[in-house]
Amino acid sequence: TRAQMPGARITGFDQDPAVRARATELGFCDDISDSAGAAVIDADLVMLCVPVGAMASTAADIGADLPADAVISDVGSSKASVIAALTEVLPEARIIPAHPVAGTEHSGPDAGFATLFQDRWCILTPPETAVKADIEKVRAFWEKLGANIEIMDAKHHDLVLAVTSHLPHLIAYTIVGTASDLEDVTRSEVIKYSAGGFRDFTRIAASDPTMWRDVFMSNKDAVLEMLQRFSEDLTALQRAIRWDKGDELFDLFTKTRAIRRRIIEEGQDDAAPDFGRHHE
Ligand SMILES: NC(=O)c1ccc[n+]([C@@H]2O[C@H](COP(=O)([O-])OP(=O)(O)OC[C@H]3O[C@@H](n4cnc5c(N)ncnc54)[C@H](O)[C@@H]3O)[C@@H](O)[C@H]2O)c1
Ligand SMILES: O=C(O)C(=O)C[C@]1(C(=O)O)C=C[C@@H](O)C=C1
Repeated sequence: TRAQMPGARITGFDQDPAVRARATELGFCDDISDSAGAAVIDADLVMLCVPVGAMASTAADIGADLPADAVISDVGSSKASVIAALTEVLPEARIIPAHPVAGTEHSGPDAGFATLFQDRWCILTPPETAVKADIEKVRAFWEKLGANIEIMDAKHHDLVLAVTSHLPHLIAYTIVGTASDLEDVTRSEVIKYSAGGFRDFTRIAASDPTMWRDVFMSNKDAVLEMLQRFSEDLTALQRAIRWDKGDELFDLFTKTRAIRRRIIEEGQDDAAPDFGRHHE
């Protein structure tokens, strides 16, 4: 934020003193406050960057000090439950939720980098009552960081992200969990012979446990809906293997390869995993 918005005055707060100290060392903010309330006292724009399950308590912590004309936004990975929580705790606030669809399996102050949001989507899910000027304020913030903006209904966001982000994480957590449940001798072989495919899953499965617990708890309905469809498709694949229907597998794999090619062509290939790998 500092590089792209040199004129902005940035005040930060985190409940963890070690995070505050590291953010100070890295020069992220002009000031780091020692309470959430003090951090927002004369803010134009407040960004809540905590696990989605902590949005309500964080909003409560700033409620008394939030200026009436401040816009309050967040970066949570699910949106309907965050809107509900923020609206309940801060009924008078000008709430414009956002989700920058960019990140890595790393978290904490050292995981950030200046180009993280460059050419990535940032989805805004303003409530129906939102004022246009407030939406534009949040849009301008993310555009300065290089993001492309999409405006979406929160429920729709949650359904789309359930399949593009949340389910892939659940699958990665499962497969790495299954491998680690195998008996000891096999487990050491899993690590020793870990080939590309499994390795890619372990990157995703190394993501922050608190963040992802909260994502699944908060986006329960959409995730369960997508999981149901996924289980049916998996069962169909199981049948194809059992009954030697190689052509069915071939047809599906041909379709999925085309999807990957489209993602690359449209420039949505992920810079983030490379960032992760450099740091392995
Ligand atoms: N990491 C990603 O890839 C990614 C991408 C897009 C959005 N998000 C969302 O951004 C938010 C922050 O994720 P992050 O990756 O920056 O995590 P992070 O761990 O780097 O930062 C979260 C901070 O919240 C603080 N925190 C944790 N529990 C808290 C609580 N109960 N009350 C108050 N503060 C608490 C922690 O001290 C931590 O410093 C989450 O809502 C996540 O869903 C993450
Ligand atoms: O690439 C990764 O490591 C990510 O998990 C990033 C990712 C994603 O699923 O694409 C994770 C959660 C977010 O809310 C946004 C981005």
